[in-house]
Amino acid sequence: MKRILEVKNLQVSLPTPNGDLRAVRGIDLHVNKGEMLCIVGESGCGKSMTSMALMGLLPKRAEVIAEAMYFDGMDLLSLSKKERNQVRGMRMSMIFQEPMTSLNPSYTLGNQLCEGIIKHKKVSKDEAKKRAVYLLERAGVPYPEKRLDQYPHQLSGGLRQRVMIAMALMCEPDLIIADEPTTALDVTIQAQILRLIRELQQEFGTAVIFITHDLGVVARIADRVAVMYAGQVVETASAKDLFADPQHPYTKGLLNCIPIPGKTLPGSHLESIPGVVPSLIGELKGCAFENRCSVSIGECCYRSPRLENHLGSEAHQVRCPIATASFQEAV
Ligand SMILES: Nc1ncnc2c1ncn2[C@@H]1O[C@H](COP(=O)(O)OP(=O)(O)OP(=O)(O)O)[C@@H](O)[C@H]1O
Repeated sequence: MKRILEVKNLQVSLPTPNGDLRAVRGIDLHVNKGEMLCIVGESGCGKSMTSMALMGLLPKRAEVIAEAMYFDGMDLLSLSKKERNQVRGMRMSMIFQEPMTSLNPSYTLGNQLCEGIIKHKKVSKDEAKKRAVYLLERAGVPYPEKRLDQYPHQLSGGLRQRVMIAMALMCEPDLIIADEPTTALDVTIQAQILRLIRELQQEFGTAVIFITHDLGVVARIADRVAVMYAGQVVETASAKDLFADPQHPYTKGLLNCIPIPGKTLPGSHLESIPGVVPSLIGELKGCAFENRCSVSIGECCYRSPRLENHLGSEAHQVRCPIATASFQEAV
């Protein structure tokens, strides 16, 4: 399958008064054309920093290093600022958690929807409006033509997120990064927006990196999953394999935190993972999950595990030698 994005050893650090905060610590990721990759992990594990680095949207004080960052064969690291802006405007787009932070309250929705496509694709105002109306309709916004003259505050949160989805699709991007796009919405609207993103992703063949802390969401929409912990990917697999055969103790812990239809009895308590994510300032010695892990052994304190193929398959990788070893013993 052709890859739209390929990232090797991505690292992001930010200076803080207490030292450098190493938010992303050597991530390898790829996204195939048209697929939905979910990045999942607890708050603070570096999901947003990863997405902002991929979009080239981190503040100047952040240091971003990578061995490779290819987008459709193009080396993003070697692009000028102008070229990077063009790629971001035309071929990659982003949907944020809270649409009000990315919509400008003083411009009409029509202006904001059409601005990018007029600038980057040089289409006429009328064509841009036509596409905006079409996409608003596809995104389930009622009275799409009327919306063009409205301002963001005139819409509900759910409708604003639908507008953001339409906006993300305006330039027919190859990749959309959606960072917790449903977290700020109530549960019924969340389900509708998830379904919408999945439908449009499949209809338009757009690759999506969907960032979430919720494995329940992952189960509904992902083709592949990367589980992040403390700035690293600890397990990556197809959604089917990850749910059927999770390997990393952290993934297993996350799975125990969600109700599974048919397995979780009504009234029973869901588990939680004890402890907290370690501080990301400076070096982390050994396995970052060691202090919360129920299967750790002495050497986990000082040996940093690598992401290894599970059962020889590149499609399922795990950063835990114990998980792999215990499996080998079992067979
Ligand atoms: N502007 C900033 N300055 C300093 N540290 C930051 C900044 N933004 C995030 N961080 C820190 O970087 C680390 C990674 O944060 P990030 O937002 O990427 O995590 P996340 O997994 O997306 O969490 P969440 O789900 O809560 O958004 C955290 O320790 C966070 O406190």
